[in-house]
Amino acid sequence: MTPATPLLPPADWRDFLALTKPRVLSLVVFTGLCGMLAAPVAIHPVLGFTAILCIAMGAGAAGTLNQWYEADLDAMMKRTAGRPLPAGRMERQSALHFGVGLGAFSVILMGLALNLAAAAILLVSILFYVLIYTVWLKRRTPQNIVIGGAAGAFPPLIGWAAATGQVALLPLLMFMLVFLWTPPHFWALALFVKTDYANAGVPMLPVVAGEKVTRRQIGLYTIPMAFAAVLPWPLELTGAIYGLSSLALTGWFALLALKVAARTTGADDAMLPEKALFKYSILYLFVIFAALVVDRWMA
Ligand code: HEM
Ligand SMILES: CC(C)=CCC/C(C)=C/CC/C(C)=C/COP(=O)(O)OP(=O)(O)O
Repeated sequence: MTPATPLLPPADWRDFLALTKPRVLSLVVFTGLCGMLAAPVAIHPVLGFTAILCIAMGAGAAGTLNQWYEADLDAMMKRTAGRPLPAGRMERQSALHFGVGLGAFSVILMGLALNLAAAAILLVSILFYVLIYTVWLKRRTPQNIVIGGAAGAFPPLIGWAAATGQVALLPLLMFMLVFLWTPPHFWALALFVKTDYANAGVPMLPVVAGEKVTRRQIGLYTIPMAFAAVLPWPLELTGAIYGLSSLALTGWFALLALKVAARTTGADDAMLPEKALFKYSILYLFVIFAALVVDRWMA
């Protein structure tokens, strides 16, 4: 008979917070907030706050269920081995209950306090990240983040839908921007943490197809991403504040991406341009979404 595994003491609140991936969540929630503020309808502040809370809880639940499912993978990578589950600071059951409870609560609250459209898109994004990306694609194909990345692109649509009850062309372009931004964002990072993914057997593009292909793909995805970013101005969905900001911000993104795409590296390369592109990708999304809101509010 195998001895029963001793139960761990109750986890600290900080471990529950870590399950929600709070740093990634900050940008996910910000894009949701901007989607809501860019909508042509003024939402009551209490309802607006509730909607943002629901997006945060839904995304946190998705991050939690992702970590519940892939604790084995996380244990194999330096970057993730210290998370609450692989580090053995929490029972798997606690993470599962927390994730399912928080996710269900976020969708129900969104449906009751806001509207069904916003609740439905929130539910789709949670299921997309957990089932399509984490369970189905991540361990199977190097296209995992291209398709699965759609999950992280939904928040602007959710924010807009929370305010208006509908979707429209502008939030769809915001969705496309985040969707097409995700591959360069992630592959820039994957180039410099390649060995981590290789050790864990995750088929990320640089591991499976090599550096050269990954660099080319970063360059290729940047082209439609740039179109999605600047299109709202010529379509007269925004004014010049957003138009000029998006041109400048996206121009800089394209330059960094081009630099990464054109490079070949040796064994002891410090990967500085790749690190710069990854860091800038995060700043880029924060600032371009902020510019969109400023533009719509000044109009
Ligand atoms: C499938 C798509 C994506 C993948 C695979 C991915 C992967 C990663 C990874 C591995 C990191 C490294 C650091 C960490 O673990 O915190 C990271 C950082 C980050 N990602 Fe992504 N990401 C994706 C999509 C997104 C989306 C949609 C957003 C927000 C809109 C986002 C926002 C961020 C932010 C803000 C950071 C920096 C976190 C920090 O400072 O530690 N990511 N991403
Ligand atoms: C509104 C809503 C429900 C959004 C949820 C989508 C969400 C949290 C998107 C962010 C994507 C993300 C953190 C990918 C990390 O990939 P990974 O899980 O492979 O990273 P890891 O190796 O750090 O675990």
